[in-house]
Amino acid sequence: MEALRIAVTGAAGRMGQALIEAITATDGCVVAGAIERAGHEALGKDAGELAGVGRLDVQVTDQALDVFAAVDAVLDFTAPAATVEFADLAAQARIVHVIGTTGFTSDHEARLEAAARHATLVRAGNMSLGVNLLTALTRRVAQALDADWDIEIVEMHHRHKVDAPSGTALMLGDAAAQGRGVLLDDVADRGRDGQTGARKRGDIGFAALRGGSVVGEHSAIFAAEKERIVLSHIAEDRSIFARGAVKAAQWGQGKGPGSFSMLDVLGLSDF
Ligand SMILES: NC(=O)C1=CN([C@@H]2O[C@H](COP(=O)(O)OP(=O)(O)OC[C@H]3O[C@@H](n4cnc5c(N)ncnc54)[C@H](OP(=O)(O)O)[C@@H]3O)[C@@H](O)[C@H]2O)C=CC1
Ligand SMILES: O=C(O)C1=N[C@H](C(=O)O)C[C@H](O)C1
Repeated sequence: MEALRIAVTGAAGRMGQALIEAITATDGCVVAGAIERAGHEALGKDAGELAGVGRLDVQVTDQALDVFAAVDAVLDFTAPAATVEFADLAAQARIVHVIGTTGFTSDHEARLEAAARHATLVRAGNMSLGVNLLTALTRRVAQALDADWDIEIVEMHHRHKVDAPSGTALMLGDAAAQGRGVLLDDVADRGRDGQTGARKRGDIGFAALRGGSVVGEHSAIFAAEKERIVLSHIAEDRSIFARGAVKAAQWGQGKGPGSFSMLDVLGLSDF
């Protein structure tokens, strides 16, 4: 059987390098393209050498469409404005576009939905098995408890992260809202400062901490009178996200156009 040809956007980034390493370590998958933006200092370098896995004879390029036309899937952990452009190109090339990027606005979301008419999009704010299981658990716990239990989502990440709350925190908040049968947009409290007044019953609160080199830590806290349930996940290494992304690329082959999540990939949709 022919190897699955996978391209990586943002190849020089923290996740880009982890993705190149994960593809190289997966039987039946090869790195077939590496993309960075025009003018980037990594252009022309070997993608394998950049990621520390040895020479792969794949040069980093800014010619995304040429690369997309020659691969089966693209793994994209970049920035929202870049990802919506890549989704349009993935739609033209009719390939699998695995999106780990976070921080989308509703306009971005609409563009991604449009691209999913022709590309196979697999999107998740967190591609690790552990967090996706935690999401399913959070929904079930929220379903079992009433609004006497206040829900707070707390996350911590490294000092370079540019969006807040994290994509994972929003996944957990959305799962909790689903469990309660409400819309997250109607109950989210995303920033407290100053004279906030007492907590509103039924709100789902978010708090984002930033510092050092923390890969990613998330807790969904259910707090009632005299007791608390804390569901937590700690990411120790970016390889957990990268492995999930490679799995999504494999899963997406032959699925046809549409918008899918890691819960679909991991078979957790009905959990
Ligand atoms: N879903 C998940 O499981 C995970 C998601 N993430 C998300 O992935 C994203 C990236 O995170 P991280 O790797 O830490 O960030 P980095 O900043 O380390 O990497 C992002 C890379 O994308 C590049 N890039 C930006 N715009 C473009 C463009 N137009 N064309 C090509 N490349 C581009 C950046 O280049 P430049 O340096 O020039 O800007 C950089 O190399 C974030 O949104 C983060 O939240 C992260 C981990 C897990
Ligand atoms: O930017 C990161 O680093 C991460 N981003 C994702 C998020 O926004 O939740 C996933 C992970 O927590 C790391």
